Amino acid sequence: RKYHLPPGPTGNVAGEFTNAPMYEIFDKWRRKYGRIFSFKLGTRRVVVLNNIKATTDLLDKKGDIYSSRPRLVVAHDILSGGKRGLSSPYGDHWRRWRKLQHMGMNGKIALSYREQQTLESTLLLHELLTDSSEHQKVLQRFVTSIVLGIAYGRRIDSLNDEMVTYNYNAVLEYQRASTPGKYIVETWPSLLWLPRPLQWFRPALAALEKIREKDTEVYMNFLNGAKERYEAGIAKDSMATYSLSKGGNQGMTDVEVAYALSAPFSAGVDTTLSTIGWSLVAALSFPDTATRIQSELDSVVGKDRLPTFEDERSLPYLTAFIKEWQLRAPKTKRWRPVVPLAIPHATSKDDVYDGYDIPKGTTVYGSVDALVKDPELFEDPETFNPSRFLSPHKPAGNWNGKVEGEFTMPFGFGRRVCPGMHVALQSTFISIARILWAFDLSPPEGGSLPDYRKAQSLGKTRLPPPYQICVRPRHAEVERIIAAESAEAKIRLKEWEY
Ligand code: HEM
Repeated sequence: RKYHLPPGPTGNVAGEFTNAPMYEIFDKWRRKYGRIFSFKLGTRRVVVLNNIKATTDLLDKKGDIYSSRPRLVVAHDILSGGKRGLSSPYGDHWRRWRKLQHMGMNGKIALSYREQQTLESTLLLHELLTDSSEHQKVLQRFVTSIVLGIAYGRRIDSLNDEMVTYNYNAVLEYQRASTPGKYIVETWPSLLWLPRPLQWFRPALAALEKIREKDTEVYMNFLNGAKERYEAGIAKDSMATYSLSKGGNQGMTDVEVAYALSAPFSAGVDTTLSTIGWSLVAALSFPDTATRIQSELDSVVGKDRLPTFEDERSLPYLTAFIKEWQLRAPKTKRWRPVVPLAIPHATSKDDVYDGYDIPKGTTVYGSVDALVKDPELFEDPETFNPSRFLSPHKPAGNWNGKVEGEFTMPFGFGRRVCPGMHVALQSTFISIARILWAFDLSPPEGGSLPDYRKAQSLGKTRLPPPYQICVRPRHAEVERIIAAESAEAKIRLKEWEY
């Protein structure tokens, strides 16, 4: 059948993606083809949505059609035995997995993680004060300890902990296995129907099957560790304890649950780390911005205590800045949503939109990068203007739709929207509020400001450019308060240690 597809580049475009990040190529095509374009990548059809209307019409309102994922033969089917929900097709397995993610991280449950986030952020200040040249590791430990707390009710003291090193390695293997063009069966999955002895590509896949066996064993150990604590009645609430409560496993097998508990780490570490990192880069580069936030903090919080979550409502500038920082860079005309193209969806049925065919099995990107520049959503999108978030965000232009929850687009779309959104925003708020309350930030002596053009890509995440940071306590009380509070935090955090 001949389809009438959205316009777009034709021919073999795969080569384009070897020289520049995908979001830059998409941006070039967006300027040429507009709000919706399509192209072919090998045997796959790809459609890219570039404005709020198209993403809402399709990814949100037609969630029954647009909530699957493109098939990942090697990383998902073979390396993960089909068990990672992030890349699961729309269907029963994903639904059960997603219920558990929601149960463990929804807006209400997220409030229960504030205690650990608060305590860990106190240690974060202490560690920064001790050695700010290690800020990258310090932030990474903070973010990692929180996602492991959410998944298993267990904190970590060091990045050398096996729970960290193993999970990082698993994420890397998954990313390697998803590298386009690396495995022939990715392009031609039907080769897997050949009798085994004829599958000349098998040895490479057998190595991945070995890794899968090891992953399963290690993830089961992590689940069993949480189970022992749960049965002894000493577990902190976490996704693991919810899964162990009556009916909490949603009918999944233990191995499926064990894989589900690995999702917060895989999806939550680099993304949150990068969001906090970008905020620090912005504070370093635009000290006047930081100063304005600091005066708000001083008038709301004062000087004798650290900011807490209870202050959030009284800190409209800070919260607006955090939102705007996720999207735009001041003065540089650069944009930086941390997951610029979200994670691609796929259609599970044929559809028609605005006269264009979108066949079943099409990969569909909602481009966060393009939405940030969408004049129907943001008035004057090129200007860094936190004030746009000071009152509930009203979309600009003639766009009459509703932007749910005011600000979710950096977290993706529809039924697949990031389930970790609430905990991620909490980690970002408490760390930035406390860092800016406690310290003036500057590059170290002789060091230079970060170069915005050097954003780095890691998988689907856009990391800030490398930066160095020097922290200076803002007043005489800072060191005393951090010392006293971190001594207490260390004791209270023992409840998460095992
Ligand atoms: C600022 C930090 C974060 C950003 C910007 C972010 C962004 C995203 C995006 C864009 C998606 C894809 C949504 C889609 O398919 O349309 C996603 C999915 C996901 N995120 Fe996040 N995320 C963040 C933090 C977290 C955290 C902290 C967790 C867990 C603790 C998490 C867990 C997940 C999971 C499990 C999915 C897969 C959902 C599914 O396929 O159904 N994320 N995230």
